[in-house]
Amino acid sequence: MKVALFQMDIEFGDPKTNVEKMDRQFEQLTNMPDVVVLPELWTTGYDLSRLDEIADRNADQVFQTLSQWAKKYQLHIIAGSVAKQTDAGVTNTMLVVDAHGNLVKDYDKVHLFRLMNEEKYLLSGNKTGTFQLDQQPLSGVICYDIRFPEWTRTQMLDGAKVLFVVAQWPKPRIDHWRALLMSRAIENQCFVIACNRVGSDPNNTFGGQSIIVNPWGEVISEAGEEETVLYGDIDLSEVDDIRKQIPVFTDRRPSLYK
Ligand SMILES: NC(=O)CCC(=O)C(=O)O
Repeated sequence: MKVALFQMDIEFGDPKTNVEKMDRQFEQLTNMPDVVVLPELWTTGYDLSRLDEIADRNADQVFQTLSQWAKKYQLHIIAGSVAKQTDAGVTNTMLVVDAHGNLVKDYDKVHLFRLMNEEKYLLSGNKTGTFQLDQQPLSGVICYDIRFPEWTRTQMLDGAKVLFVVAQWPKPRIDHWRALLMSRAIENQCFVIACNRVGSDPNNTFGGQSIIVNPWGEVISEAGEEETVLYGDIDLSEVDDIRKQIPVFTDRRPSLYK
């Protein structure tokens, strides 16, 4: 599975500009990947107080655009997340679109991040992030979700071999980002493919360092703090090999855990 992560800056509160920019990113792709990964809230940024104006109703418009890109470039898109306006309120929602342009998954961020006021403006989700692409069991979570190992483990117990992470993770805590992602890969013996943004908004500077980690905890590729496309090629059979070598899933003692 060849993957490409679009580590990019995001224009604060300006979906039109961000969609145009993303269009250029797709046009400039080389080495055509099977899967492209985008960052968290890439259409709006964290302009949460204006979500009533700028969140996409049912994410319909952005889905149509993603579907066209997926078909045009014949690739699957883990479409970061977008602010999705529903009758109940706004969710921070990951969309997964397959190469035929179909919506395969929508996952609403489960753990809202108070340091960035998410709980004041967003509704939290209550469904897991597991899905399939090309018959492969995969899963996705959003940013702060990676601080909850029990949540990623829940998805791995459903059989996922890859954890996709989409984020707007600030630079002052970038060491946590890297350590948490490495830990999620090692403890779950899965690939972790994590796309962060770069640049700044009025409240935060973001750290980049998008990363691809294998199920042994080795870094396959890693970005710096600049806009870039991070490429990687992963072999999912490595997951089965490592899970056989150290049978963590067989050796679990869930009756002892809280
Ligand atoms: N967008 C987010 O969820 C940020 C999470 C974060 O910064 C953290 O430290 O956790």
